[in-house]
Amino acid sequence: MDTTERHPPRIALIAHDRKKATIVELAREFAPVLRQCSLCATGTTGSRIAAETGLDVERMLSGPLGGDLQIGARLAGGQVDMVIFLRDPMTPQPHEPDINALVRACDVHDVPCATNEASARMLLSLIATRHGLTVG
Ligand SMILES: O=C(CO)COP(=O)(O)O
Repeated sequence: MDTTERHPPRIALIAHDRKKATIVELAREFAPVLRQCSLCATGTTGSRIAAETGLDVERMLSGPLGGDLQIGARLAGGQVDMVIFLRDPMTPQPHEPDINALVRACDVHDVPCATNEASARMLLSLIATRHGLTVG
């Protein structure tokens, strides 16, 4: 994870529909941390986070239209340090190959990828600690 001083942590935020309320809640809770990060997101996730928390989020295409792939390409180019991807394990997604490609890219490039709320909390707490911030 490249969170050295050269640039703020670059975090991608993604959530499937049934996990969007959770990612918005996480973003709200960790807003003091995330405000110091460079954020990008798939389209609908980014819109919701920006609208409901006021965080500045760069929005890609919506996931089913290629947003996961755009984030994956950026990650493969070394421009994403961490991925929070709250997947819905109970609902088939039309763009499953894109989702697998993004998670695989995280493994190929050894980029931390939290795919559930508990692991997302751990990663965000780690970032908070590194920046000397308290959350809550
Ligand atoms: O489908 C997604 C990730 O696979 C998320 O896309 P949206 O944020 O555009 O809903």
